[in-house]
Amino acid sequence: MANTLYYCSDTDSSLPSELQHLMPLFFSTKAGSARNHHGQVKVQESLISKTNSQVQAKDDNSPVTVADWSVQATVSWILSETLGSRSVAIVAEEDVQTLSKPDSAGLLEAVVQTVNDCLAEAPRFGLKAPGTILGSTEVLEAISHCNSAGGPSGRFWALDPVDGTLGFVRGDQYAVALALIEDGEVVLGVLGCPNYPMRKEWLSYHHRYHRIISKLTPPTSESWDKGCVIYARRGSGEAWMQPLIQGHKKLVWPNSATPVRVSTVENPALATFCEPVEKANSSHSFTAGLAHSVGLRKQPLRVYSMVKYAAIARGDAEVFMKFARAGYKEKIWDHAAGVLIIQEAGGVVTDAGGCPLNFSKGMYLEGLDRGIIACAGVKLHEKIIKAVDASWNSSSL
Ligand SMILES: Nc1ncnc2c1ncn2[C@@H]1O[C@H](COP(=O)(O)OS(=O)(=O)O)[C@@H](OP(=O)(O)O)[C@H]1O
Ligand SMILES: [Mg+2]
Ligand SMILES: [Mg+2]
Ligand SMILES: [Mg+2]
Repeated sequence: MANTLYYCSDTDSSLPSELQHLMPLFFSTKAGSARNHHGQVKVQESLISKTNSQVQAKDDNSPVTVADWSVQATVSWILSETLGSRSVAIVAEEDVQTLSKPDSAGLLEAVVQTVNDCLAEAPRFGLKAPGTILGSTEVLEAISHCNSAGGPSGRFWALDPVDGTLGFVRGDQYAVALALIEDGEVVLGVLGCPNYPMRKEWLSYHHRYHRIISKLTPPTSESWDKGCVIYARRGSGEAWMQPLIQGHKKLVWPNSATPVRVSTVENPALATFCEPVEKANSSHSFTAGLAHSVGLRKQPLRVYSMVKYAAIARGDAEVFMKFARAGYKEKIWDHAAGVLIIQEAGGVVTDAGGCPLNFSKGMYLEGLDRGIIACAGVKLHEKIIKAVDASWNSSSL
């Protein structure tokens, strides 16, 4: 994650100056002493190689890991240190309930260790490391500081420390997502995608991704084979991508961020649509029907996490659709950063009724009409919105 805030150089006018100082944050979650591995990457590898004792189930049965809490603590600590804890409001996914239980001592210890390992790297990215090692109280405080309720006025951050936790524990795609929301509007979006492959064809290797990538690319490789940070500022009309910096390379300013742009493909027959991997998170049968009626001919690209938003912004896919089961309320941290990045990269994101997503109603996307549709261009978007209306009544959603 350490690599995510880094891409903004002094010459990058797309960010306010106070935020430029924060960019190294996303590049600085390198944990431990393992070379050539970022912190989350290291945690991901250790989770895959061990029994899953450090993967916990939440009340809704979704997974949470050392990485989710560690990233939340690290981002919260750095935002507070940099901007002042009293002026920083954060809405984030994780809480400290499980971690604070007496029988979670081992888990908490692992989180504290990971956070300290990450923060020790902060000076490499131009950020201040803690004067002394953080203890469990300070780490728990950093996590629980993320207690903003969001809402229509003022400024707050929306953080998903690990989006696609299921992908993360399966050695697959995941993202770290941070957005800044001002008076209900997303003004800054950052997506750290540590496993985003340099070659877009590899995006579809889900489940087998980890094995394939590690076979094809030796872990000591200093070249960019996977991982990027994508970011955008509202109104700039630009979105940027910075490859993750591998290994202990000296960091160079200005950085090597390059602009990304959505695909120009307008013909549905040539377009790729992506959707969640899990049927439980989005109806695959409804989107299959939609795809057929719109003329999308390619197999769906099923990818974990907000990497789907990154894929649209980079032009690696043209459509993203998510139709959760009735009654599920989408959370703002699952979408804010990705929506802004696609819009600034030239794309369109709305609910299935064609309305913009509303980030001003607290932690949920209240009033969302049926589902989310993100497209590279208006023509594809219009076709899909029309097709949703035509198919909806005959669906059982
Ligand atoms: N039932 C249900 N329906 C819809 N969405 C749900 C549901 N349960 C969880 N979530 C949220 O989905 C986030 C993961 O979305 P993905 O698009 O990555 O889904 S998938 O893992 O590819 O299937 C996931 O984000 P993370 O928890 O950060 O991984 C959840 O916030
Ligand atoms: Mg999420
Ligand atoms: Mg998450
Ligand atoms: Mg989760």
